[in-house]
Amino acid sequence: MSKKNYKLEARNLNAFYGSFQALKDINIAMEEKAVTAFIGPSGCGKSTFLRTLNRMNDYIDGFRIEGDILLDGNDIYTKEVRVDELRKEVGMVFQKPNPFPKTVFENVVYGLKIQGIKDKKILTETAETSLRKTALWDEVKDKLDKSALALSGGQQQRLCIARALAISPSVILMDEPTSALDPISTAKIEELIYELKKDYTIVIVTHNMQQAGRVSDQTAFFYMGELIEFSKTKTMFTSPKHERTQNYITGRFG
Ligand SMILES: Nc1ncnc2c1ncn2[C@@H]1O[C@H](COP(=O)(O)OP(=O)(O)OP(=O)(O)O)[C@@H](O)[C@H]1O
Repeated sequence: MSKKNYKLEARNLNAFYGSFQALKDINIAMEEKAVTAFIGPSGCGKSTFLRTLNRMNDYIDGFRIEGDILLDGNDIYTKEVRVDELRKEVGMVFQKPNPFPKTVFENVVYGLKIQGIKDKKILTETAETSLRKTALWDEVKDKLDKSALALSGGQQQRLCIARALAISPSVILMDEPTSALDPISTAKIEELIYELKKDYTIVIVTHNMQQAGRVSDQTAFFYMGELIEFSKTKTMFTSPKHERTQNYITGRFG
């Protein structure tokens, strides 16, 4: 039993694509209602690890893990766990905004409709609440029946976050959510992450050191499949313990 209740934990986690080992003995515990950033050079395993947290890698042929991932202390890889239920709890936002070719409204309520919810009042209320949470409501309230694809890239990404929030997750995984966005849209998403952590546990993969510094409470530095260092973001950026971390965050490689 851990002394503290962590939201997400990996214990002795190894991950493989066929015979290639992408993650090596990862041990980490992430706090609830905090932002954890994953940083590290390309190919070090950040996305692989992020995707193990809601079993997104299950789709990949030849992928397997050893060890445990715990959500609220419960192993998410046991037979009893229903992956669709898990993904309601652990939502995901991707690098490129990926709204469906449907209206703004239909995008936000998509997950609810999949669950069989048809009550118009519930759908309308959830759409508004979710869009308000992502500070998008005022921008789209008159465009709810217009195609989501007509929104700007930054609006589309906030719509995708609203879509994830509509099904009431407790964790949101974000895989480089701003890498396809301009600086103003990026700033809006960063502000949003700051707001959302009051209610949600957020894990974000980012290549942008300044972003990690701005938005996260804790940072994990990965290198060639290993977790080299995990600490409070301020500590990591001011006094990293390992030389590799120091070299990476100061831009000497990566
Ligand atoms: N579907 C896959 N099949 C085989 N190998 C893969 C697959 N996806 C990733 N890998 C390999 O696993 C390793 C980790 O990849 P991953 O995408 O997790 O790294 P990353 O740190 O997120 O990189 P980036 O910052 O470039 O997105 C890499 O060597 C990559 O080539």
